[in-house]
Amino acid sequence: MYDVHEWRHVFKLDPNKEIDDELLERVCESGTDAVVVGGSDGVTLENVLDLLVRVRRYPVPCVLEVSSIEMVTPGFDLYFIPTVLNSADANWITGLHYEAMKEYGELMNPDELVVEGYCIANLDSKAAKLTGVQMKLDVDDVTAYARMAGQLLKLPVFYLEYSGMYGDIEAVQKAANILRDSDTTFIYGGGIQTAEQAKEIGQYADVIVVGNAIYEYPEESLKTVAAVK
Ligand SMILES: CC(C)=CCC/C(C)=C/CC/C(C)=C/CC/C(C)=C/CC/C(C)=C/CC/C(C)=C/CC/C(C)=C/COP(=O)(O)OP(=O)(O)O
Ligand SMILES: O=P(O)(O)OC[C@@H](O)CO
Ligand SMILES: [Mg+2]
Repeated sequence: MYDVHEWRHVFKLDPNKEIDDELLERVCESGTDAVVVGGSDGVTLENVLDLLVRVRRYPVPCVLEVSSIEMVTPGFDLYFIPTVLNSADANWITGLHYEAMKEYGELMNPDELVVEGYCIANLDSKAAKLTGVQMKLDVDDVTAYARMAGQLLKLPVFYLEYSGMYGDIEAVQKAANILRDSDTTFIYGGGIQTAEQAKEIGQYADVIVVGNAIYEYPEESLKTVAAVK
């Protein structure tokens, strides 16, 4: 199933982290809707290819979330292209994308690309530091970015990113209300470690992302799939 609008759950694997074959098999066969390969630092073509080849043993859709042009390789089912709506640095909104278009645009298959309007809400995350996100967001700010993604830019995905931290449930709820009648899929990621947390966020977000918990709490993290399906 390659339509993100139909998904409820994804695991995000970090190419810069080790995962053994046994856990990788359990992740890929967990019933999750997709495995996303992505990270904000230490991502190389080599460690991306290593994960791609290993995930490809299983039928689960495999997606590359592009955070640098050097990591892009053919072979994934889909390519997620973040644009950080609340970055203070235009490079992370359209700058790097422009360079990629100029350099590699002719190689692109638009059907494989999904633009994600990111709103980074954890200022301490690596993603915030990398992309120059410095402003603390309140619920109204998150709501405004959700509206921008869903009603103004009409992006396929709004990604509320709390990477490393469990988010503000009121902000999640309000963003979901904004996006309910739009064609924009609401993806939430950040700090989900248990089935209960997955269930709570999953009441509002269309898709939940479980990242670090795979490495830190593998048994609990695998239970997040059933919690939202
Ligand atoms: C198939 C093929 C050969 C295609 C060729 C065509 C092609 C090159 C297509 C791509 C076109 C394109 C537009 C590319 C975009 C280029 C680019 C670099 C865009 C910038 C993307 C961006 C804004 C990245 C910002 C960083 C970000 C938001 C990353 C994602 C978030 C993330 C992974 C957070 C988690 O980080 P993590 O490392 O896990 O953090 P912790 O350690 O704290 O957990
Ligand atoms: O690693 P966690 O905190 O689960 O966050 C998942 C994902 O949103 C990171 O991009
Ligand atoms: Mg991570």
